[in-house]
Amino acid sequence: MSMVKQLDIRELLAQGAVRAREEDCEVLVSQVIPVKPMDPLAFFAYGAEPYAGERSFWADPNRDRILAGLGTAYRVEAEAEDRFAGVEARWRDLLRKSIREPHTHRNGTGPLLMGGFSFDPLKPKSGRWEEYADASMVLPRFLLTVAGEDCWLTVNAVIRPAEDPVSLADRLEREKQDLLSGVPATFTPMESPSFETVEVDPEAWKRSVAETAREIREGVMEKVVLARQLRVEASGRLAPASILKRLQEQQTDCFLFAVERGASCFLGASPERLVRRNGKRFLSTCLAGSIRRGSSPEEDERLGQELLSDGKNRVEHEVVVHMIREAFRTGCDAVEVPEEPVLYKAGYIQHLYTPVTGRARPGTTLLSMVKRLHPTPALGGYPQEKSVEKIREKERMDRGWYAGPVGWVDWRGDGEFAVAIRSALVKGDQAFLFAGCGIVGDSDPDSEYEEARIKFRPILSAMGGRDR
Ligand SMILES: C=C(O[C@@H]1C=C(C(=O)O)C=C[C@H]1O)C(=O)O
Ligand SMILES: [Mg+2]
Repeated sequence: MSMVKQLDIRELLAQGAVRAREEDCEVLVSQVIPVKPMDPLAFFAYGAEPYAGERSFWADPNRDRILAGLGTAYRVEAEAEDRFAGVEARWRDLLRKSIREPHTHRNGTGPLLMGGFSFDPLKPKSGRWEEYADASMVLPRFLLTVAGEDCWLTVNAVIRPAEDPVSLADRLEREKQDLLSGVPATFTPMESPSFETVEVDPEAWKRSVAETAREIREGVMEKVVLARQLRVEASGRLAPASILKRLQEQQTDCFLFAVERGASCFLGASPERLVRRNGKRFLSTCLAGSIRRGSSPEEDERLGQELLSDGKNRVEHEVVVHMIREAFRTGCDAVEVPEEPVLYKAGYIQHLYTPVTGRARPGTTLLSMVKRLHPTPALGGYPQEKSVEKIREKERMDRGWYAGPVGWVDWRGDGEFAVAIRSALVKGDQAFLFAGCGIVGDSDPDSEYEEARIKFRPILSAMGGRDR
């Protein structure tokens, strides 16, 4: 890693080009500059045409850090089963030959990959998800990082041995100036088109819930999460930035994410963290067990208490805590888990919530923890392999990236992945929505159906749908 001070992108690219030629390799060049306050959604929306199909968005639940990526400086994809280690190895390899300016900078700035992973690489891929590889992470050409009042723009390029650094620098300068002067101060969402929802055979889904609950009572496994889908047919184009804007306003305690590939955009507002790494500290959250929100504070409180003391929901939750605790123990020391869950309240639904923390052992990386954890029994089931096989066999659809890990990892190895639930795959005037429920021995098909209906509400409402 070269130590360079106060150089502009031209000089950095010139250095990169020399090194690329000398060592006959690709060299990552990355520069972080402080910029005036910018609205990350305005930035994302502005990129709709110049960076069509190459946009990424991320916000954590506190909105402490918001990332918006445009364009692609480098893409890491993998289809195989060792996709987590594969991405990690290629990322580390690229970072080894890099020139960064400034050399040290704030978390969430500088070179970082944004993207995610499919739920199950062994499920045959349907056409709908063809633009989403089983692992696909992008180093954005331009990354806007917003942390409170502070804003930075990272410009990334990967220069190849034969590449001319001067014309690349000219292009990057031009694009950068265009973004800095062209992105409006705020983003105004487009009016949502009207739409119809189409459901695929609800009775068949309920039957598979009943059948699965019976198998669980017979001891075949402990828990399986079964998902169903809803198709949205709109009267006009569904605009990802406008949907994100409404999710941002309406789903205040959730992660926001968007991953655009080609003509599709996969986006959502997930309440569920898979894992976060900050230095040596790892954090995961167990989120499973659900009940609706009340229409008055009293009713809401009563429902919350009912959830906390409900046997079926406690079983659903405990299976998740057990698995995440064990996964943490294989990669971390000082693993801490509270004895009892608390309530996590989102817009339309409340869940049982237990945080799990630990300290990294040497060699435990963020993606190695993603690999250990995914899928947790909050999305898959328990035991892991058996439940994923059941899902493969019983769900008559391809989950694609639904319920997969989505997030970012930076040059230090810090980052965060959420579980891509409460999400939709948006394609022009169509969207595909997914929602799943943790099935245990006591599950009742009608109540699970109702629970999934509530889980569709945030994303439907952000699309401008009538409140269902
Ligand atoms: C699978 C989903 O949600 C998961 C299932 C839950 C449950 O069954 O109680 C609760 C939270 C999530 O872990 C989804 O929203 O699609
Ligand atoms: Mg449930």
